[in-house]
Amino acid sequence: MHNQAADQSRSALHAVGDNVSHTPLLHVDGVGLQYRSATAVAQATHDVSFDVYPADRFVLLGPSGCGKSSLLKAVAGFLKPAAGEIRLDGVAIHQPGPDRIVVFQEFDQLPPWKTVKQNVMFPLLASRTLGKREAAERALHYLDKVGLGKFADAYPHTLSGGMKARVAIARALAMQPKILLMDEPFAALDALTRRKMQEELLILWEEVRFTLLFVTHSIEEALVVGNRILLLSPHPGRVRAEINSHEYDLQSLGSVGFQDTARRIHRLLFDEGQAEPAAQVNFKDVRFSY
Ligand SMILES: Nc1ncnc2c1ncn2[C@@H]1O[C@H](COP(=O)(O)OP(=O)(O)OP(=O)(O)O)[C@@H](O)[C@H]1O
Repeated sequence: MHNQAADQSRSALHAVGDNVSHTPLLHVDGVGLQYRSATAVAQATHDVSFDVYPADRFVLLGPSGCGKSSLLKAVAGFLKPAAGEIRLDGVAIHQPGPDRIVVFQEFDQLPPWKTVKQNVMFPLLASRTLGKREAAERALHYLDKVGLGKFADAYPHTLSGGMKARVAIARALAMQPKILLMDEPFAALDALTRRKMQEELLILWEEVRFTLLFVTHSIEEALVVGNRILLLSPHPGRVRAEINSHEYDLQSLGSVGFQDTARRIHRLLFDEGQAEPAAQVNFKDVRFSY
C-alpha cells in the first residue's frame, strides 16, 4: 500500500483514542516468508506490508495457512524474511528480543513448579531486566492488573484456563515490551471464557495502552479486539485489504453494522471475485467505501 490515498487513510486510521502518532512503531515492508527443506520451499507469505502505530491493536486476519503465525514469528525474530524487511522503532529485526513478547495459546507452558508470581518474574530475571525485589514488585503490579493479585502464590495447575491466560498476559506485560504479540491466544478457551478474555484485554488496553499485534482467524474476534485489521489472502498470504475497525467492540457485537461488516469481511477473504489489489481497496476512515 504505497499510494498516496493509502497513506492518507493510514493517517486517519491511527488516530486512536488519545494516542495519535505519525511514526510507525512497527514497519513491515514487502515481507516474503519461506520454509525451506532439503527438497522443497514452502512460500508462507508474499510481499506483505503494513505499519503498526503506538497503541494500535492491529489484527492479522485470514484463513488457515495464510501465514499469520509466520508473520508473527518473523516480527518476534524467530523467522528471517526471505524478502523485504521488518523494523521496530526504526531498527531492523534480526533476532528475538525483550522488546517483543509473544503470548501463545499454550498457557500450559507456564512452568508448573513455579508459582504464579514466580512465573511472571521469570522472564524479568532471565533477561536481567530487573533484580529479584523489583521483579517481584513488578510481577505483583501486573498480576493485580489482570485481577490475579490474590493468586500470586498459587501454582498453575490450580488455575482455570482463563486464569492461566491472564497469567500469560501479566507475564508478557510485566516485561513492558514495545509491542505485545498474541497468536490466537484465546482459541483454546470455551466461548464464554474467550469472550471474557477479549473484554479483559480491552480493559487492560484502556489502562496500559500497549501496542498489540494480534493473530486470529475469527472475524468476530478481529472486529472486537482490533482497531485496525489486515486481511490476508489464502496461502501464500498477500495483503487483501486493511480496514479500520475501531468503532466495534463487545457492545456492538450483535448490531446490524457489526454483522454487516463481518459479512463483508468474509466475502473479501473468501470470495475469489472480490480479490482486488490491496491498493485499490481504500477503506479510509469509512468502512467499505469501495
Ligand atoms: N515449520 C514449517 N515448515 C514448513 N512449512 C511451514 C512451517 N510452518 C508453517 N508452514 C507453512 O507455511 C504456511 C503458513 O503457515 P502459518 O502457520 O503461518 O499460517 P496461519 O495463517 O497462522 O495458519 P493457522 O491459522 O492454521 O495457524 C502454511 O502453508 C504452512 O503449512
